[in-house]
Amino acid sequence: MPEIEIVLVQPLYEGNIGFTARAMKNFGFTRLVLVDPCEIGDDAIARASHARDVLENAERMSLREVYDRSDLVVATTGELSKSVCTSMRMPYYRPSEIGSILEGADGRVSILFGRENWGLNNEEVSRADLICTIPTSEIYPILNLSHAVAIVCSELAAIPRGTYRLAGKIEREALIEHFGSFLERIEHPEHKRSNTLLMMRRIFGRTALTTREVSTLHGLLRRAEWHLDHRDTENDNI
Ligand SMILES: C[S@@+](CC[C@H](N)C(=O)[O-])C[C@H]1O[C@@H](n2cnc3c(N)ncnc32)[C@H](O)[C@@H]1O
Repeated sequence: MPEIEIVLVQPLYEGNIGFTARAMKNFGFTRLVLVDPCEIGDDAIARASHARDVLENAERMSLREVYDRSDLVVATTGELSKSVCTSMRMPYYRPSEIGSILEGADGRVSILFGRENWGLNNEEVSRADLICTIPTSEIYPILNLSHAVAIVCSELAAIPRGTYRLAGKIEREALIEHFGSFLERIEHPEHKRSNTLLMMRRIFGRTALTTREVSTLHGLLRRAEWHLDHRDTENDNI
């Protein structure tokens, strides 16, 4: 199973932080990360109940640090924010589908939950590799923060142990760079390159690439490059 951490982005109410810790522990998760949280006091401790340890061991860091150290970032968002996904042309997945994507993978996965008043902003969502939305009733689609955490944790609790190491951010970026130089090499229209690379970045994010797959793709690109070089040399000799 990948190392899954629950990240609360600027939570406003300590009670929700406590309930989140409790819900996490109910499903066997203990890594809680807090990004710029409200003050945490007795209310959070009371609501965490027997998950006080999760609360006390919570790490505090910036969202940037979360993105930097994670192999895969999942942003959660409610029904109202689906329009954001549509405008960014990013598909969204149910928690069970996220579970299937992560099946057999190993690595650090961060699941982001947004602020109680306005969730995650567009930039925070678009930087994530995957977007997760919990199917809810149209008459009131937005869940309480800790309830959303509980549902996601319940779906992810059962995924089998990982055997395939997820490619980390640095490895995926190196692959994107390789594709970038390849696009140049094959004279892919310059004005289309950044959009093509953005599309690839999103595909690579949502397929949860493994390190092995990354090295295979590098290998294929190198082979194609070799053939292009070879063809150029042959043409020079004609
Ligand atoms: C109270 S909600 C924020 C409400 C905000 N107006 C919005 O539309 O996202 C707090 C957080 O709970 C999570 N959440 C709430 N409902 C959700 C749903 N149906 N699917 C996925 N996450 C949900 C999201 O992380 C959200 O940022």
